[in-house]
Amino acid sequence: MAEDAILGFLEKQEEISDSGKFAEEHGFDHNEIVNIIKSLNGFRLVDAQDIKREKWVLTDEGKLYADKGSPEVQLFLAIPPEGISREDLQKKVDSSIFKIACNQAMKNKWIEMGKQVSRKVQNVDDRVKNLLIQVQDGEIIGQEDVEALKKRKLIAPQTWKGYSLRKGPNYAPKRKKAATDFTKENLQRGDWKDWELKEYNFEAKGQLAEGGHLHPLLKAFLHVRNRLQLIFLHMGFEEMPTNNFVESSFWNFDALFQPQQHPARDSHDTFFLKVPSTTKELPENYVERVKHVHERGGYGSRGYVYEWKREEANKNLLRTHTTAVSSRMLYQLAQKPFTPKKYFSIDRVFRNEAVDRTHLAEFHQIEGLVCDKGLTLGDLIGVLYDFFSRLGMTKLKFKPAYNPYTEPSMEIFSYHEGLKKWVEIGNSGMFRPEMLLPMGLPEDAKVIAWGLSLERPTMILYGIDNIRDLFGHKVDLGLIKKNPICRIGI
Ligand SMILES: N[C@@H](Cc1ccccc1)C(=O)O
Repeated sequence: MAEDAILGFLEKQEEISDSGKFAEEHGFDHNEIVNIIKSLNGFRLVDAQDIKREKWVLTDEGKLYADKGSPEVQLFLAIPPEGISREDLQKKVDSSIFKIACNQAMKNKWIEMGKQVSRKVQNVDDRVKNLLIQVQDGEIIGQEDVEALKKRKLIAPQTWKGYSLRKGPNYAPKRKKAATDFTKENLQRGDWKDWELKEYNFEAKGQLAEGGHLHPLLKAFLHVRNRLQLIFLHMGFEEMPTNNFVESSFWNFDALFQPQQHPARDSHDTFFLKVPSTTKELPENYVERVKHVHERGGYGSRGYVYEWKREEANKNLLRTHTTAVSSRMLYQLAQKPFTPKKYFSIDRVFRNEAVDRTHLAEFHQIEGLVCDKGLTLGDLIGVLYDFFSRLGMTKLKFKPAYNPYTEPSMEIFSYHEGLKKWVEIGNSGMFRPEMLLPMGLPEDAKVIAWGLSLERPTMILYGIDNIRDLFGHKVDLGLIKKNPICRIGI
């Protein structure tokens, strides 16, 4: 073993003056010796000093001529004693060396060139080839020859690095392998007492962590979500608890004055649960008031005039909007003496929709609401301007829309400077008295609210045109690792 050979050598001799020669004499590979020396030096078993030597090595062209002969000799040998036409000679010699071969052979006065090429001497010596072989074998050649070969770019200098070695302060003829592991058995046996322990290397770089990358959408999601949370908090909103994906139809639809025959309540649009298929409890008095307002109205409303079914309200589903959480929160608020509130939420919702480039069956909704006495549509528009301008969207347009639970309702559009067009960014409205009054809120309490998806602005901001590239089972996992860090300018 090379390590034992080095330490053994130093036991008898004071110095190894050249690791290159040492390797050669003892039949070791020098690269291997270098690593051992570095380690021995690190543990101070030896004291190593750098040595450098300039040596000449063959270039690729030089290697070729060392093997096949110099171009000028190749050319010379191709000329028959009686001479040859230039054209025919050109056919016999490799075109890549023809020019240099002619130049060198002429310079050496070996040949004569006119239309006809002929030999001027009978024999030639391939000195160049011989010199190259000498260099290859590590022999020393004369300075003039070195210059000539260098000029022809057949050899190049190379710095050779090695070491000279002496005993170091921790020298021992044999290295004890420093222990890195410590087991219960070692402790019990006490064999560790004779051990040398490997020092802790605080400089060592840990292994590169593979995997565990954040998904681009998740990065965007976390980034946008954090920014939105901050915006809402700065505006004095409290976050609603949205940690229940499963909701009853009652809170998702009925409490929001959404009639039971509404198409959104069809299984084509909503995921209903098989197990547990129904909710266990609902506030009975309130349920009665909701049933009444659906069937016969009240509070100045005619209602929908149909037979409201409790079984329909009991059906469990995956919530289709976070407004389900808003309805729970407003109901709770109505059970206490009135206090104005500002609530928000950002979480996942589910819709049984055909999946396409811009739609998935699950996405995230951002929702904000303000509950106070005497609020008007003007307050809603004002809050929307305040909210969206904090996202960098200052140009807004509103279009009348319809929601079963809001009146008036407005779709929100923002002018996108990059796309140079108006894009729909959300939906909003004032919750209907048919929704708020059965809850028990005072008559003059009004609620303004708005909702938007998180995916839509994220896709626009990230320039993503197919949401399935980002979310769901078709995601390319490579994308997760390769995706550059990006920041959203909001
Ligand atoms: N719930 C609505 C958004 C909305 C929230 C609040 C008021 C009006 C509309 C939707 O899913 O699109």
